[in-house]
Amino acid sequence: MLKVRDISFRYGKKDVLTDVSLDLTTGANLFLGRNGAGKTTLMRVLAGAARPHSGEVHLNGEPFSFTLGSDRRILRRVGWLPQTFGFPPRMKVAEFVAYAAWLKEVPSSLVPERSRAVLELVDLTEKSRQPLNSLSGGQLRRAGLAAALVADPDVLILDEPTAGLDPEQRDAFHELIRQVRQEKIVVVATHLLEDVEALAEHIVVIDHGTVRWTGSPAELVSHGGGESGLGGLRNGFQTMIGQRS
Ligand SMILES: Nc1ncnc2c1ncn2[C@@H]1O[C@H](COP(=O)(O)OP(=O)(O)OP(=O)(O)O)[C@@H](O)[C@H]1O
Repeated sequence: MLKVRDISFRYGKKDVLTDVSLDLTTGANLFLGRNGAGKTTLMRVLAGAARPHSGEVHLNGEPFSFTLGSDRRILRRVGWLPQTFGFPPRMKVAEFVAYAAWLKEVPSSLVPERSRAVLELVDLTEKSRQPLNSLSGGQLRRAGLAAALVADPDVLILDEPTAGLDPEQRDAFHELIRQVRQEKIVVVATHLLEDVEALAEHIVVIDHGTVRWTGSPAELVSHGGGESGLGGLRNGFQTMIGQRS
């Protein structure tokens, strides 16, 4: 269980997250919100990349430490695929994944097998000796997913993982996420209702830096005024952010 308690965060004087509290469990947890709602900022907090001004996060009872130089072992249990990530362009796919394993302090004897397994999972085995800058956008995203998974994290954080992908690549990504959500706390930020329909087990509606609503897809649809499917999800979401009565 990932427990988030009273997290607040601001950039300068601008409040971006205000008293966010959540319990996230095994399965796919979708953060749904408009542009600028605060999804990425909350994910950066959960990945240990941004230090909140107040509040706490616990994974299975152990508190996160956000202070650099302190014991951040617990954060190795978190894998993160940001919206965009930097990489040395000539680095080969397998080297990139092995480097991520090294950063997460995976014992070196386990790195070849773990790297092989995650590259197989994301279907990049044949590209493992290719430089990263030779990959398509979807392949690069899959390499990032392999890097996020190589230390076998308990929590997997994916920030808009399907943005910019064509429908076929999006379907492939959904399938991958469906595989890993069975045993991990998977957190996916999106504003695409297609992602919600394909993946969501738990939905967290975020607006103006606060949690507006949490529940299942069926519950969100039930707030959608009778429509089913994507239309029901859209109407339910609009109700939750006050755009529809
Ligand atoms: N580095 C920064 N400095 C100042 N303000 C920022 C910074 N990063 C984000 N913000 C602001 O914080 C707010 C929340 O941004 P955030 O990226 O967390 O939202 P989001 O829900 O992920 O949006 P999107 O769907 O567009 O990615 C926005 O108003 C944004 O302009």
